[in-house]
Amino acid sequence: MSDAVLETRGLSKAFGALKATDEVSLDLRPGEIHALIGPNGAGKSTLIAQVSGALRPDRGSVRLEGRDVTARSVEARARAGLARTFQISALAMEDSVFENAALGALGASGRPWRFLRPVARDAALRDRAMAALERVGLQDAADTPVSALSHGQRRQLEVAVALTLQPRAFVMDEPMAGLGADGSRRMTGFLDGLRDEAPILLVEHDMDAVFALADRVSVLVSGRVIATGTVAEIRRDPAVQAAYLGDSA
Ligand SMILES: Nc1ncnc2c1ncn2[C@@H]1O[C@H](COP(=O)(O)OP(=O)(O)OP(=O)(O)O)[C@@H](O)[C@H]1O
Repeated sequence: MSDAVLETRGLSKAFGALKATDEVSLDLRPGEIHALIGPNGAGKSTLIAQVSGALRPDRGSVRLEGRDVTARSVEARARAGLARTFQISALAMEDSVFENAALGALGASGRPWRFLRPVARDAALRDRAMAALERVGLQDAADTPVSALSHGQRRQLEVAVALTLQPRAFVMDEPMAGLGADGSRRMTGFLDGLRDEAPILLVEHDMDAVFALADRVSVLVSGRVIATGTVAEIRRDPAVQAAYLGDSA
């Protein structure tokens, strides 16, 4: 039996005649960062949407810790330990940093969202939210409204919200987007340490970050995985060079 934490088999999704993902099989192993790269329109977002449960595949399956979750909703997968961070912020801007983290903790508890107020009195949930904020270095900003955070801090908070789920696997959609060089370096350092907590399936356009972080890379072109391997293997793969990275890789 596979020891993969997260596994896709034959995931396929067509939009009309366009095969956005075509028989995609990949796995995420304990302790690793597995980067998914590919040119614009390759199908990365479509694949991530199927993994997280936002989009139903035409064919294929998703397994989390050996359990088939293909028919489960985004929320059910999150409760089962699949934490996704988004390319576009899903934070509640007017709420505080703590309230956003607490909402994540509440979601993980499986209790209805309308019970936010009691969260502040629920020591276990509060501790979980604060621990996640400390983990990303935002504990001093707990009372700050999200709208007052820098872009980089919002990215950190998104990871904290994901952490409150006590995830078994992370799925991250472009965590470096818009961070600038310094922010990217900081986030790279942070993700580097996070892989021990839970493995990360990482969609990222920032190749410096991918090459610095990835234990393995899968290259998606026109909906198909054309190669999976270490950074060194991917860089010298002729098909990858031809299709995506070019001579500069
Ligand atoms: N809802 C949709 N309806 C029709 N076509 C879609 C839909 N979503 C995606 N596509 C098409 O599927 C293909 C894959 O798109 P997708 O967004 O998954 O690629 P991507 O690799 O994430 O691209 P990018 O790097 O630009 O974000 C593209 O040709 C896109 O136009």
